[in-house]
Amino acid sequence: MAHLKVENLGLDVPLYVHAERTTNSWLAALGGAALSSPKREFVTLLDGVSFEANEGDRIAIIGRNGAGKSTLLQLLTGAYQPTRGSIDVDGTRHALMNMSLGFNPEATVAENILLRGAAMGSPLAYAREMVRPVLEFAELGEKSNHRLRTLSSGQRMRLGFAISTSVQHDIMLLDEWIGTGDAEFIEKATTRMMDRVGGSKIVIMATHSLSLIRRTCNRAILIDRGQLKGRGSVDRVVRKYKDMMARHARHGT
Ligand SMILES: Nc1ncnc2c1ncn2[C@@H]1O[C@H](COP(=O)(O)OP(=O)(O)OP(=O)(O)O)[C@@H](O)[C@H]1O
Repeated sequence: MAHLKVENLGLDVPLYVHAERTTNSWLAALGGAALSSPKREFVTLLDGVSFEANEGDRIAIIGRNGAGKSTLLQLLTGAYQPTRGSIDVDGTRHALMNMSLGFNPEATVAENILLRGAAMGSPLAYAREMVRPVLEFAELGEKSNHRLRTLSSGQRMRLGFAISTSVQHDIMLLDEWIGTGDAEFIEKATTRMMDRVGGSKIVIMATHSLSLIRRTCNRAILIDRGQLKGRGSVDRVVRKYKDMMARHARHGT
């Protein structure tokens, strides 16, 4: 049974802040930028977040820009270690975020598929089997032996998407992903993504698309300034989010 439980999760990170420069001369400003040393402070990006996901759950993480949604997903993937609290996971998890990161520009397209396959934990024989279907999905068959750096940014995104979605996992963690490639590819990518969502036991997604959330999710959590502000049914949490946005608009915050 896939299961995920997050208790009292918190993350503080060091932040290097430069003193405000008071000079009006660009030369002095440049000198200041080169010579002044930044001060280290700690900022709390997330605090006291608790929730649970059971098999079948599709949970949306909702919140304004900078609320802490991606930070929470990064903690859930294990990319960041929490400062406080705990994450208990049963099941294999896979993150679909930053899909075009982690390529080696000097290696060929096919070699990059093998490298990413290995990085995703696939045995070499399985990674080899990934090459052809990934090339086909990304429509990059004729570029197989070209160096990755010769691909356009859209082609790189298509490749990243095709690799990242080539394996089905129990728990899928999804950050805002729409916008991969051109219109035709987006349609194909959406179909594959929905397949992956359907095949996952638990899905947790951060997105600003309320229509996607309504179509896909059964529950939601609301994050603001790194704190949990609501959780429950999609309708209830979306209403809370809209009320919060209206309040912020009224008070100009
Ligand atoms: N490594 C870091 N060091 C310092 N601050 C960070 C770091 N990573 C993120 N932040 C800050 O933490 C806050 C939350 O960022 P996060 O990316 O989680 O927001 P988000 O809810 O996903 O926003 P968006 O909807 O804009 O994608 C932001 O204010 C961001 O500037």
